[in-house]
Amino acid sequence: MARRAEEAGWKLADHPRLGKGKVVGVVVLDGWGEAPPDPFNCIHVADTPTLDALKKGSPERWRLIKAHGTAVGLPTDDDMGNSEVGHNALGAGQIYAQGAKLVDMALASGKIYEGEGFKYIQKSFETGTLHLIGLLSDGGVHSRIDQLQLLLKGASEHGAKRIRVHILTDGRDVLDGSSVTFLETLENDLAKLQEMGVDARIASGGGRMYVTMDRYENDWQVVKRGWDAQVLGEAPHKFQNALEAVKKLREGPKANDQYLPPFVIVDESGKPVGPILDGDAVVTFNFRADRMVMLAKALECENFDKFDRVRFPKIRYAGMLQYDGELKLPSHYLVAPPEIERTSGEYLANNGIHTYACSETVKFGHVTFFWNGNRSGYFNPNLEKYEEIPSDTGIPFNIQPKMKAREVAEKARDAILSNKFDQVRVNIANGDMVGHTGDLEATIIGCKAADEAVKIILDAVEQVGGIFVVTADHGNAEDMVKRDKSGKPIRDRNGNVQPLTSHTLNPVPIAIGGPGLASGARFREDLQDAGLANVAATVMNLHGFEAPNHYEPTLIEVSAAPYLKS
Ligand SMILES: O=C(O)[C@@H](CO)OP(=O)(O)O
Ligand SMILES: [Mn+2]
Ligand SMILES: [Mn+2]
Repeated sequence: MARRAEEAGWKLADHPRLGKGKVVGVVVLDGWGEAPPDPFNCIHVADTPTLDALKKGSPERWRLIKAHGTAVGLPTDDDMGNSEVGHNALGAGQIYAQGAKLVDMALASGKIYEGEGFKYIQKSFETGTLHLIGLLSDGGVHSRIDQLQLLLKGASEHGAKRIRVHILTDGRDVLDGSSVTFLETLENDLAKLQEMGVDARIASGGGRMYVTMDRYENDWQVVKRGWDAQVLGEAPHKFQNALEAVKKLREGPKANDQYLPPFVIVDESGKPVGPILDGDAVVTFNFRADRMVMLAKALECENFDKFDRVRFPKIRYAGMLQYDGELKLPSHYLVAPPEIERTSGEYLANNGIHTYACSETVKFGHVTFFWNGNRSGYFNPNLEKYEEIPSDTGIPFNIQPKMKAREVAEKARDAILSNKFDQVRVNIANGDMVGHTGDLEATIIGCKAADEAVKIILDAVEQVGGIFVVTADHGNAEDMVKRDKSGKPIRDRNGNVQPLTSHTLNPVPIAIGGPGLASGARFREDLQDAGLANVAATVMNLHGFEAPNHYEPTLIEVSAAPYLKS
Protein backbone atom coordinates (compact mmCIF):
# COMPACT_ATOMS: atom_id res chain seq x y z
CA MET A 1 0.00 0.00 0.00
CA ALA A 2 2.71 2.48 1.01
CA ARG A 3 4.67 1.79 -2.18
CA ARG A 4 1.62 2.11 -4.33
CA ALA A 5 0.78 5.42 -2.66
CA GLU A 6 4.27 6.70 -3.32
CA GLU A 7 4.26 5.67 -6.96
CA ALA A 8 0.97 7.40 -7.74
CA GLY A 9 1.97 10.55 -5.88
CA TRP A 10 -0.52 9.86 -3.12
CA LYS A 11 1.97 9.68 -0.27
CA LEU A 12 1.53 12.57 2.14
CA ALA A 13 4.55 14.01 3.94
CA ASP A 14 4.66 13.87 7.70
CA HIS A 15 3.70 17.05 9.47
CA PRO A 16 6.80 18.45 11.19
CA ARG A 17 5.04 19.22 14.45
CA LEU A 18 1.83 17.22 14.61
CA GLY A 19 1.90 13.53 15.40
CA LYS A 20 -0.20 10.66 14.14
CA GLY A 21 -2.54 8.24 15.77
CA LYS A 22 -5.10 10.53 17.39
CA VAL A 23 -8.70 10.00 16.44
CA VAL A 24 -10.11 13.09 14.72
CA GLY A 25 -13.85 13.73 15.11
CA VAL A 26 -15.14 15.89 12.25
CA VAL A 27 -18.61 17.34 12.80
CA VAL A 28 -20.43 19.23 10.06
CA LEU A 29 -23.46 21.10 11.36
CA ASP A 30 -25.71 21.48 8.35
CA GLY A 31 -27.16 24.96 7.87
CA TRP A 32 -25.38 26.55 10.83
CA GLY A 33 -24.09 30.03 10.05
CA GLU A 34 -22.93 32.91 12.19
CA ALA A 35 -25.09 36.03 12.48
CA PRO A 36 -25.64 38.76 15.05
CA PRO A 37 -27.94 37.99 17.99
CA ASP A 38 -31.53 38.55 16.89
CA PRO A 39 -34.95 37.04 17.63
CA PHE A 40 -34.90 35.43 14.15
CA ASN A 41 -31.49 33.89 14.75
CA CYS A 42 -32.65 30.48 15.96
CA ILE A 43 -29.13 29.38 16.87
CA HIS A 44 -28.81 32.43 19.11
CA VAL A 45 -32.24 31.90 20.68
CA ALA A 46 -31.73 28.16 21.20
CA ASP A 47 -29.93 26.74 24.19
CA THR A 48 -26.57 25.75 22.68
CA PRO A 49 -24.07 25.52 25.57
CA THR A 50 -21.62 23.27 23.71
CA LEU A 51 -21.21 25.53 20.69
CA ASP A 52 -21.26 28.62 22.93
CA ALA A 53 -18.39 27.18 24.97
CA LEU A 54 -16.34 26.53 21.83
CA LYS A 55 -16.83 30.12 20.73
CA LYS A 56 -16.15 31.73 24.06
CA GLY A 57 -13.52 29.31 25.32
CA SER A 58 -10.71 29.55 22.83
CA PRO A 59 -10.36 32.55 20.56
CA GLU A 60 -7.31 30.97 18.91
CA ARG A 61 -9.27 27.81 18.20
CA TRP A 62 -12.55 29.24 16.95
CA ARG A 63 -13.02 31.36 13.87
CA LEU A 64 -15.32 32.04 10.95
CA ILE A 65 -14.82 30.84 7.38
CA LYS A 66 -16.60 31.68 4.14
CA ALA A 67 -19.22 29.26 2.92
CA HIS A 68 -20.87 30.98 -0.03
CA GLY A 69 -20.18 32.51 -3.43
CA THR A 70 -16.85 32.34 -5.17
CA ALA A 71 -15.18 30.90 -2.06
CA VAL A 72 -16.99 27.64 -2.84
CA GLY A 73 -16.90 27.88 -6.64
CA LEU A 74 -20.29 29.51 -7.24
CA PRO A 75 -20.72 32.11 -10.01
CA THR A 76 -20.93 35.22 -7.78
CA ASP A 77 -20.75 36.33 -4.17
CA ASP A 78 -24.51 36.85 -4.26
CA ASP A 79 -24.93 33.07 -4.40
CA MET A 80 -25.79 31.52 -1.06
CA GLY A 81 -23.92 28.41 0.01
CA ASN A 82 -25.38 24.94 -0.23
CA SER A 83 -24.60 21.40 0.83
CA GLU A 84 -23.23 20.18 -2.47
CA VAL A 85 -20.66 22.91 -3.00
CA GLY A 86 -20.02 23.11 0.75
CA HIS A 87 -19.23 19.45 1.28
CA ASN A 88 -17.35 19.31 -2.03
CA ALA A 89 -15.09 22.10 -0.77
CA LEU A 90 -14.73 20.61 2.71
CA GLY A 91 -13.72 17.23 1.34
CA ALA A 92 -11.72 18.27 -1.71
CA GLY A 93 -9.59 21.03 -0.21
CA GLN A 94 -9.74 22.89 -3.50
CA ILE A 95 -12.16 25.35 -5.06
CA TYR A 96 -13.74 24.10 -8.27
CA ALA A 97 -15.96 26.04 -10.64
CA GLN A 98 -19.21 24.34 -9.73
CA GLY A 99 -22.14 23.15 -11.87
CA ALA A 100 -23.95 26.49 -11.80
CA LYS A 101 -20.94 28.25 -13.24
CA LEU A 102 -20.04 25.56 -15.75
CA VAL A 103 -23.56 25.63 -17.17
CA ASP A 104 -23.46 29.44 -17.36
CA MET A 105 -20.24 29.27 -19.35
CA ALA A 106 -21.46 26.52 -21.68
CA LEU A 107 -24.65 28.45 -22.43
CA ALA A 108 -22.85 31.77 -22.91
CA SER A 109 -20.32 30.32 -25.34
CA GLY A 110 -22.86 28.11 -27.10
CA LYS A 111 -20.60 25.10 -26.47
CA ILE A 112 -23.50 23.32 -24.84
CA TYR A 113 -25.01 22.79 -28.31
CA GLU A 114 -21.81 21.32 -29.71
CA GLY A 115 -21.34 18.69 -27.02
CA GLU A 116 -22.08 14.98 -27.27
CA GLY A 117 -25.07 15.24 -24.93
CA PHE A 118 -26.96 17.81 -26.97
CA LYS A 119 -26.15 16.12 -30.27
CA TYR A 120 -27.53 12.92 -28.80
CA ILE A 121 -30.89 14.35 -27.74
CA GLN A 122 -31.09 16.37 -30.96
CA LYS A 123 -31.62 13.12 -32.86
CA SER A 124 -35.13 13.05 -31.39
CA PHE A 125 -36.08 16.58 -32.46
CA GLU A 126 -37.29 15.66 -35.95
CA THR A 127 -40.04 13.31 -34.87
CA GLY A 128 -40.15 13.45 -31.07
CA THR A 129 -40.80 15.89 -28.26
CA LEU A 130 -38.12 17.48 -26.08
CA HIS A 131 -39.07 17.29 -22.40
CA LEU A 132 -37.34 19.52 -19.85
CA ILE A 133 -37.76 18.49 -16.21
CA GLY A 134 -36.43 20.52 -13.29
CA LEU A 135 -36.74 23.07 -10.52
CA LEU A 136 -38.33 26.36 -11.57
CA SER A 137 -36.48 28.88 -9.42
CA ASP A 138 -33.69 31.39 -9.36
CA GLY A 139 -32.26 29.95 -6.12
CA GLY A 140 -29.08 28.83 -7.86
CA VAL A 141 -28.79 25.79 -5.59
CA HIS A 142 -30.20 23.11 -7.91
CA SER A 143 -31.06 25.08 -11.03
CA ARG A 144 -31.67 28.57 -12.35
CA ILE A 145 -34.61 29.76 -14.42
CA ASP A 146 -32.39 31.95 -16.61
CA GLN A 147 -30.51 28.83 -17.66
CA LEU A 148 -33.82 27.13 -18.52
CA GLN A 149 -34.82 30.18 -20.57
CA LEU A 150 -31.58 30.08 -22.54
CA LEU A 151 -31.87 26.34 -23.06
CA LEU A 152 -35.43 26.67 -24.35
CA LYS A 153 -34.36 29.30 -26.83
CA GLY A 154 -31.21 27.45 -27.83
CA ALA A 155 -32.94 24.09 -28.23
CA SER A 156 -35.60 25.58 -30.48
CA GLU A 157 -32.92 27.35 -32.55
CA HIS A 158 -31.22 23.98 -32.86
CA GLY A 159 -34.27 22.20 -34.19
CA ALA A 160 -36.63 21.34 -31.32
CA LYS A 161 -40.15 21.75 -32.68
CA ARG A 162 -42.19 20.38 -29.82
CA ILE A 163 -41.15 21.14 -26.24
CA ARG A 164 -42.81 20.17 -22.97
CA VAL A 165 -41.65 21.59 -19.64
CA HIS A 166 -42.30 19.64 -16.43
CA ILE A 167 -41.90 22.09 -13.60
CA LEU A 168 -41.08 21.57 -9.93
CA THR A 169 -41.96 24.49 -7.70
CA ASP A 170 -39.40 25.62 -5.12
CA GLY A 171 -40.23 27.73 -2.04
CA ARG A 172 -37.14 26.36 -0.27
CA ASP A 173 -34.24 28.21 -1.90
CA VAL A 174 -36.57 31.12 -2.65
CA LEU A 175 -39.58 32.60 -0.89
CA ASP A 176 -42.74 30.57 -0.65
CA GLY A 177 -45.24 31.81 -3.23
CA SER A 178 -42.57 32.94 -5.69
CA SER A 179 -43.52 29.99 -7.93
CA VAL A 180 -46.27 32.15 -9.43
CA THR A 181 -43.82 34.78 -10.69
CA PHE A 182 -41.43 32.18 -12.09
CA LEU A 183 -44.32 30.52 -13.85
CA GLU A 184 -45.42 33.81 -15.41
CA THR A 185 -41.90 34.32 -16.71
CA LEU A 186 -41.82 30.83 -18.17
CA GLU A 187 -45.28 31.09 -19.77
CA ASN A 188 -44.20 34.35 -21.34
CA ASP A 189 -41.15 32.70 -22.88
CA LEU A 190 -43.18 29.73 -24.08
CA ALA A 191 -45.67 32.11 -25.71
CA LYS A 192 -42.81 33.75 -27.61
CA LEU A 193 -41.65 30.35 -28.83
CA GLN A 194 -45.19 29.55 -29.92
CA GLU A 195 -45.27 32.76 -31.96
CA MET A 196 -42.17 31.47 -33.69
CA GLY A 197 -43.94 28.24 -34.55
CA VAL A 198 -42.56 26.04 -31.79
CA ASP A 199 -45.18 23.95 -30.02
CA ALA A 200 -43.92 24.71 -26.51
CA ARG A 201 -46.02 24.14 -23.36
CA ILE A 202 -45.93 23.22 -19.72
CA ALA A 203 -47.01 19.60 -19.31
CA SER A 204 -46.93 18.85 -15.60
CA GLY A 205 -45.83 20.10 -12.22
CA GLY A 206 -45.58 19.60 -8.49
CA GLY A 207 -43.70 20.79 -5.39
CA ARG A 208 -40.05 19.75 -5.21
CA MET A 209 -40.28 18.04 -1.81
CA TYR A 210 -43.37 16.01 -2.73
CA VAL A 211 -42.71 15.39 -6.38
CA THR A 212 -39.48 14.07 -7.96
CA MET A 213 -36.71 15.72 -5.91
CA ASP A 214 -36.13 13.17 -3.15
CA ARG A 215 -32.54 12.18 -2.43
CA TYR A 216 -30.45 9.29 -1.15
CA GLU A 217 -33.40 6.96 -1.68
CA ASN A 218 -35.25 8.36 1.32
CA ASP A 219 -38.68 7.89 -0.27
CA TRP A 220 -39.14 6.52 -3.79
CA GLN A 221 -42.83 7.48 -3.71
CA VAL A 222 -41.72 11.08 -4.26
CA VAL A 223 -40.07 10.09 -7.54
CA LYS A 224 -43.03 7.88 -8.48
CA ARG A 225 -45.46 10.79 -8.13
CA GLY A 226 -43.31 12.71 -10.58
CA TRP A 227 -42.97 9.74 -12.92
CA ASP A 228 -46.73 9.27 -13.06
CA ALA A 229 -47.28 12.93 -13.99
CA GLN A 230 -44.29 13.46 -16.28
CA VAL A 231 -44.06 10.12 -18.07
CA LEU A 232 -47.54 8.62 -17.81
CA GLY A 233 -49.47 11.91 -17.85
CA GLU A 234 -51.41 10.88 -14.75
CA ALA A 235 -51.96 12.94 -11.60
CA PRO A 236 -54.74 13.54 -9.09
CA HIS A 237 -55.11 17.12 -10.32
CA LYS A 238 -55.75 18.10 -13.92
CA PHE A 239 -55.76 21.64 -15.29
CA GLN A 240 -55.67 23.27 -18.68
CA ASN A 241 -53.30 25.95 -17.51
CA ALA A 242 -50.26 25.73 -15.22
CA LEU A 243 -50.64 29.16 -13.66
CA GLU A 244 -54.18 28.33 -12.69
CA ALA A 245 -52.99 24.95 -11.37
CA VAL A 246 -50.38 26.45 -9.07
CA LYS A 247 -52.64 29.24 -7.82
CA LYS A 248 -55.49 26.83 -7.14
CA LEU A 249 -53.37 24.14 -5.50
CA ARG A 250 -51.67 26.70 -3.26
CA GLU A 251 -55.10 27.42 -1.76
CA GLY A 252 -55.26 23.89 -0.31
CA PRO A 253 -54.79 23.37 3.41
CA LYS A 254 -51.08 23.53 4.36
CA ALA A 255 -50.18 23.76 0.65
CA ASN A 256 -47.00 25.60 -0.22
CA ASP A 257 -44.54 25.68 -3.08
CA GLN A 258 -42.29 22.99 -1.60
CA TYR A 259 -45.11 20.47 -1.13
CA LEU A 260 -47.52 21.24 -3.99
CA PRO A 261 -49.33 18.05 -5.12
CA PRO A 262 -48.62 16.73 -8.63
CA PHE A 263 -50.70 17.99 -11.54
CA VAL A 264 -50.87 17.44 -15.28
CA ILE A 265 -51.94 19.84 -17.98
CA VAL A 266 -54.68 18.46 -20.21
CA ASP A 267 -56.31 19.66 -23.42
CA GLU A 268 -60.04 20.44 -23.86
CA SER A 269 -60.81 16.75 -24.17
CA GLY A 270 -58.98 15.94 -20.92
CA LYS A 271 -55.98 14.36 -22.62
CA PRO A 272 -52.56 15.08 -21.08
CA VAL A 273 -50.60 17.45 -23.33
CA GLY A 274 -47.16 16.00 -22.73
CA PRO A 275 -46.59 12.46 -21.50
CA ILE A 276 -43.13 11.11 -22.31
CA LEU A 277 -43.33 8.70 -25.24
CA ASP A 278 -41.05 6.42 -27.25
CA GLY A 279 -38.74 8.46 -29.43
CA ASP A 280 -38.82 11.57 -27.23
CA ALA A 281 -35.82 13.37 -25.72
CA VAL A 282 -35.62 14.23 -22.03
CA VAL A 283 -33.31 16.67 -20.25
CA THR A 284 -33.26 17.08 -16.48
CA PHE A 285 -32.10 20.68 -16.26
CA ASN A 286 -30.96 20.79 -12.61
CA PHE A 287 -27.19 21.04 -12.36
CA ARG A 288 -27.05 19.76 -8.80
CA ALA A 289 -26.73 16.04 -8.36
CA ASP A 290 -28.32 14.72 -5.19
CA ARG A 291 -31.97 15.35 -5.95
CA MET A 292 -31.74 14.28 -9.60
CA VAL A 293 -29.97 10.93 -9.21
CA MET A 294 -33.11 8.97 -8.36
CA LEU A 295 -35.04 10.26 -11.38
CA ALA A 296 -31.97 9.68 -13.55
CA LYS A 297 -32.00 6.03 -12.46
CA ALA A 298 -35.70 5.69 -13.26
CA LEU A 299 -35.22 7.27 -16.70
CA GLU A 300 -32.10 5.35 -17.61
CA CYS A 301 -31.94 1.95 -15.91
CA GLU A 302 -33.27 -1.01 -17.84
CA ASN A 303 -33.59 -3.05 -14.66
CA PHE A 304 -35.38 -1.01 -12.08
CA ASP A 305 -37.45 -2.23 -9.14
CA LYS A 306 -37.99 0.82 -6.94
CA PHE A 307 -41.54 1.32 -8.16
CA ASP A 308 -43.68 0.11 -11.04
CA ARG A 309 -42.91 2.41 -13.94
CA VAL A 310 -45.89 0.92 -15.86
CA ARG A 311 -44.29 2.15 -19.08
CA PHE A 312 -40.54 2.53 -19.71
CA PRO A 313 -40.37 4.69 -22.82
CA LYS A 314 -37.45 4.38 -25.22
CA ILE A 315 -36.10 7.90 -24.96
CA ARG A 316 -32.88 9.79 -25.44
CA TYR A 317 -32.07 11.15 -22.00
CA ALA A 318 -29.39 13.62 -20.93
CA GLY A 319 -28.75 15.30 -17.60
CA MET A 320 -27.71 18.93 -17.46
CA LEU A 321 -24.61 17.42 -15.83
CA GLN A 322 -23.51 13.90 -15.11
CA TYR A 323 -24.77 13.51 -11.57
CA ASP A 324 -22.74 10.54 -10.32
CA GLY A 325 -19.14 10.18 -11.44
CA GLU A 326 -18.77 6.64 -10.13
CA LEU A 327 -21.99 5.21 -11.56
CA LYS A 328 -21.56 7.37 -14.68
CA LEU A 329 -25.18 8.43 -14.32
CA PRO A 330 -26.67 9.59 -16.54
CA SER A 331 -24.51 8.36 -19.37
CA HIS A 332 -25.35 11.39 -21.53
CA TYR A 333 -25.13 14.96 -20.25
CA LEU A 334 -25.04 18.48 -21.68
CA VAL A 335 -22.20 19.90 -19.59
CA ALA A 336 -19.23 18.05 -18.15
CA PRO A 337 -19.31 18.20 -14.33
CA PRO A 338 -16.42 19.66 -12.33
CA GLU A 339 -13.67 17.09 -12.17
CA ILE A 340 -13.28 16.99 -8.45
CA GLU A 341 -10.17 14.94 -8.02
CA ARG A 342 -7.63 14.00 -5.41
CA THR A 343 -10.04 14.58 -2.54
CA SER A 344 -8.87 14.37 1.05
CA GLY A 345 -10.81 11.13 1.49
CA GLU A 346 -8.85 9.48 -1.30
CA TYR A 347 -5.52 10.82 -0.01
CA LEU A 348 -6.21 9.69 3.53
CA ALA A 349 -7.34 6.25 2.36
CA ASN A 350 -4.11 5.97 0.36
CA ASN A 351 -2.17 6.85 3.49
CA GLY A 352 -3.79 4.17 5.61
CA ILE A 353 -6.30 6.30 7.53
CA HIS A 354 -9.37 4.40 8.76
CA THR A 355 -12.51 6.46 8.34
CA TYR A 356 -16.02 6.15 9.68
CA ALA A 357 -18.70 8.44 8.22
CA CYS A 358 -22.29 8.64 9.37
CA SER A 359 -25.42 10.70 8.92
CA GLU A 360 -29.12 10.20 8.65
CA THR A 361 -30.58 9.47 5.23
CA VAL A 362 -31.42 13.03 4.20
CA LYS A 363 -27.76 14.04 4.60
CA PHE A 364 -26.03 10.70 4.16
CA GLY A 365 -24.54 11.48 0.77
CA HIS A 366 -23.30 14.82 2.05
CA VAL A 367 -20.52 13.30 4.20
CA THR A 368 -19.86 10.50 1.72
CA PHE A 369 -20.85 11.26 -1.91
CA PHE A 370 -20.37 15.06 -1.87
CA TRP A 371 -17.40 14.84 0.50
CA ASN A 372 -15.70 12.51 -1.98
CA GLY A 373 -16.29 14.74 -5.02
CA ASN A 374 -19.70 13.35 -6.14
CA ARG A 375 -18.56 9.74 -6.12
CA SER A 376 -20.57 7.01 -4.51
CA GLY A 377 -18.86 4.07 -2.83
CA TYR A 378 -15.65 3.58 -0.91
CA PHE A 379 -12.08 4.37 -1.95
CA ASN A 380 -10.94 1.39 0.09
CA PRO A 381 -13.60 -0.78 1.73
CA ASN A 382 -11.03 -2.22 4.11
CA LEU A 383 -10.35 1.18 5.60
CA GLU A 384 -13.72 2.89 5.42
CA LYS A 385 -17.13 2.34 6.92
CA TYR A 386 -20.11 4.52 6.00
CA GLU A 387 -23.26 4.15 8.07
CA GLU A 388 -26.72 5.60 7.44
CA ILE A 389 -29.39 6.18 10.07
CA PRO A 390 -32.84 6.07 8.41
CA SER A 391 -34.50 9.49 8.47
CA ASP A 392 -38.13 9.91 9.41
CA THR A 393 -40.28 9.73 6.30
CA GLY A 394 -43.72 11.03 5.56
CA ILE A 395 -43.62 13.91 8.06
CA PRO A 396 -42.18 17.40 7.73
CA PHE A 397 -39.14 18.01 9.89
CA ASN A 398 -40.79 20.71 11.99
CA ILE A 399 -42.95 17.95 13.45
CA GLN A 400 -39.87 15.97 14.55
CA PRO A 401 -37.23 18.70 14.80
CA LYS A 402 -34.81 16.62 16.83
CA MET A 403 -34.48 14.37 13.79
CA LYS A 404 -31.85 11.64 14.27
CA ALA A 405 -29.19 13.90 15.78
CA ARG A 406 -28.79 11.83 18.92
CA GLU A 407 -28.71 8.54 17.03
CA VAL A 408 -26.02 9.84 14.66
CA ALA A 409 -23.99 11.19 17.59
CA GLU A 410 -24.23 7.90 19.44
CA LYS A 411 -22.98 6.03 16.38
CA ALA A 412 -20.09 8.48 16.16
CA ARG A 413 -19.40 8.08 19.87
CA ASP A 414 -19.27 4.29 19.52
CA ALA A 415 -16.99 4.57 16.49
CA ILE A 416 -14.65 6.89 18.39
CA LEU A 417 -14.59 4.65 21.46
CA SER A 418 -14.04 1.52 19.33
CA ASN A 419 -10.48 2.64 18.55
CA LYS A 420 -10.94 1.22 15.07
CA PHE A 421 -11.01 4.56 13.25
CA ASP A 422 -8.66 7.50 12.77
CA GLN A 423 -11.37 9.80 11.46
CA VAL A 424 -15.01 9.84 12.52
CA ARG A 425 -17.05 12.20 10.36
CA VAL A 426 -20.71 13.12 10.73
CA ASN A 427 -23.28 15.54 9.44
CA ILE A 428 -25.91 16.80 11.89
CA ALA A 429 -28.90 17.87 9.82
CA ASN A 430 -31.23 19.84 12.13
CA GLY A 431 -30.22 23.48 11.54
CA ASP A 432 -30.74 23.00 7.84
CA MET A 433 -33.64 20.59 7.47
CA VAL A 434 -35.79 22.22 10.13
CA GLY A 435 -34.63 25.67 9.02
CA HIS A 436 -36.03 24.97 5.56
CA THR A 437 -39.52 24.56 7.03
CA GLY A 438 -39.51 28.23 8.09
CA ASP A 439 -40.87 27.17 11.50
CA LEU A 440 -38.93 29.17 14.09
CA GLU A 441 -40.00 27.28 17.19
CA ALA A 442 -39.16 23.94 15.65
CA THR A 443 -35.83 25.24 14.39
CA ILE A 444 -34.91 26.37 17.90
CA ILE A 445 -35.64 22.85 19.18
CA GLY A 446 -33.62 21.42 16.29
CA CYS A 447 -30.61 23.62 17.07
CA LYS A 448 -30.64 22.53 20.70
CA ALA A 449 -30.75 18.88 19.62
CA ALA A 450 -27.78 19.48 17.29
CA ASP A 451 -25.82 21.08 20.13
CA GLU A 452 -26.55 18.10 22.38
CA ALA A 453 -25.33 15.77 19.64
CA VAL A 454 -22.07 17.69 19.37
CA LYS A 455 -21.61 17.30 23.13
CA ILE A 456 -21.94 13.50 22.89
CA ILE A 457 -19.22 13.46 20.22
CA LEU A 458 -16.89 15.86 22.02
CA ASP A 459 -17.23 13.85 25.23
CA ALA A 460 -16.14 10.72 23.36
CA VAL A 461 -13.19 12.59 21.81
CA GLU A 462 -12.23 13.73 25.30
CA GLN A 463 -12.40 10.17 26.61
CA VAL A 464 -9.98 8.77 24.03
CA GLY A 465 -7.61 11.75 24.04
CA GLY A 466 -8.59 12.70 20.51
CA ILE A 467 -9.05 15.86 18.45
CA PHE A 468 -12.21 17.51 17.18
CA VAL A 469 -13.15 19.80 14.32
CA VAL A 470 -16.62 21.28 14.50
CA THR A 471 -17.78 23.29 11.52
CA ALA A 472 -20.73 23.78 9.14
CA ASP A 473 -21.43 23.76 5.41
CA HIS A 474 -23.44 27.01 5.02
CA GLY A 475 -25.90 29.16 6.91
CA ASN A 476 -29.62 28.61 7.38
CA ALA A 477 -30.98 28.50 10.97
CA GLU A 478 -29.13 31.66 12.05
CA ASP A 479 -31.41 33.83 9.91
CA MET A 480 -35.03 32.88 9.45
CA VAL A 481 -36.71 36.05 8.24
CA LYS A 482 -36.99 37.98 5.01
CA ARG A 483 -35.24 41.32 5.54
CA ASP A 484 -35.08 44.66 3.75
CA LYS A 485 -31.81 46.09 2.45
CA SER A 486 -30.97 47.61 5.83
CA GLY A 487 -31.40 44.22 7.49
CA LYS A 488 -34.76 44.91 9.17
CA PRO A 489 -37.41 42.14 9.02
CA ILE A 490 -40.08 43.01 6.46
CA ARG A 491 -43.55 43.11 8.01
CA ASP A 492 -46.89 43.15 6.20
CA ARG A 493 -49.83 45.38 7.19
CA ASN A 494 -50.74 43.03 10.01
CA GLY A 495 -47.21 43.04 11.37
CA ASN A 496 -46.48 39.53 10.15
CA VAL A 497 -43.06 38.61 8.85
CA GLN A 498 -42.27 36.22 6.01
CA PRO A 499 -40.16 33.26 7.10
CA LEU A 500 -36.90 32.76 5.24
CA THR A 501 -36.67 29.08 4.33
CA SER A 502 -33.46 29.36 2.33
CA HIS A 503 -29.76 29.16 3.07
CA THR A 504 -27.86 32.39 3.68
CA LEU A 505 -24.70 34.22 2.69
CA ASN A 506 -23.29 34.09 6.22
CA PRO A 507 -19.93 32.63 7.19
CA VAL A 508 -19.80 29.52 9.35
CA PRO A 509 -17.84 28.78 12.50
CA ILE A 510 -15.00 26.30 12.78
CA ALA A 511 -13.62 25.14 16.12
CA ILE A 512 -10.74 22.78 16.84
CA GLY A 513 -9.69 21.23 20.12
CA GLY A 514 -9.57 18.10 22.22
CA PRO A 515 -6.91 16.64 24.48
CA GLY A 516 -5.02 15.16 21.52
CA LEU A 517 -4.43 18.53 19.87
CA ALA A 518 -0.82 19.69 20.23
CA SER A 519 -0.61 22.44 22.80
CA GLY A 520 0.91 24.91 20.31
CA ALA A 521 -1.79 24.46 17.66
CA ARG A 522 -3.93 27.47 16.84
CA PHE A 523 -5.60 29.21 13.91
CA ARG A 524 -3.30 31.32 11.76
CA GLU A 525 -4.08 35.00 11.54
CA ASP A 526 -2.98 35.52 7.95
CA LEU A 527 -5.94 33.82 6.27
CA GLN A 528 -8.77 36.24 6.93
CA ASP A 529 -10.56 35.26 3.70
CA ALA A 530 -10.34 31.52 4.23
CA GLY A 531 -13.31 29.34 3.39
CA LEU A 532 -14.56 25.78 3.54
CA ALA A 533 -11.89 24.59 1.11
CA ASN A 534 -9.22 25.34 3.74
CA VAL A 535 -10.63 22.71 6.07
CA ALA A 536 -9.30 19.62 4.25
CA ALA A 537 -5.66 20.65 4.67
CA THR A 538 -6.40 21.43 8.31
CA VAL A 539 -7.85 17.98 8.91
CA MET A 540 -4.90 16.33 7.16
CA ASN A 541 -2.58 18.19 9.53
CA LEU A 542 -4.56 16.93 12.49
CA HIS A 543 -3.95 13.39 11.23
CA GLY A 544 -0.22 14.19 11.26
CA PHE A 545 0.23 14.86 7.55
CA GLU A 546 1.18 17.83 5.46
CA ALA A 547 -1.45 18.66 2.86
CA PRO A 548 -0.59 18.45 -0.86
CA ASN A 549 0.71 21.68 -2.34
CA HIS A 550 -2.29 22.24 -4.60
CA TYR A 551 -4.69 22.31 -1.66
CA GLU A 552 -5.99 25.54 -0.18
CA PRO A 553 -3.74 26.30 2.81
CA THR A 554 -4.30 24.89 6.25
CA LEU A 555 -6.01 27.11 8.80
CA ILE A 556 -3.64 26.15 11.59
CA GLU A 557 -0.12 26.81 12.69
CA VAL A 558 1.77 25.04 15.42
CA SER A 559 4.19 27.00 17.51
CA ALA A 560 6.88 25.29 19.54
CA ALA A 561 5.63 27.04 22.65
CA PRO A 562 2.31 25.78 23.96
CA TYR A 563 -0.71 27.82 23.05
CA LEU A 564 -2.28 29.18 26.22
CA LYS A 565 -5.93 29.92 26.58
CA SER A 566 -6.38 33.63 27.06
O1 LIG B 1 -32.56 20.59 0.48
C1 LIG B 1 -31.82 20.90 -0.47
O2 LIG B 1 -31.78 20.28 -1.53
C2 LIG B 1 -30.92 22.11 -0.33
C3 LIG B 1 -31.73 23.34 -0.56
O3 LIG B 1 -32.24 23.36 -1.85
O4 LIG B 1 -30.34 22.14 0.94
P1 LIG B 1 -28.86 21.53 1.18
O5 LIG B 1 -27.95 22.22 0.23
O6 LIG B 1 -28.56 21.91 2.61
O7 LIG B 1 -28.93 20.08 0.98
MN1 LIG C 1 -26.29 21.78 3.89
MN1 LIG D 1 -30.36 23.02 3.01
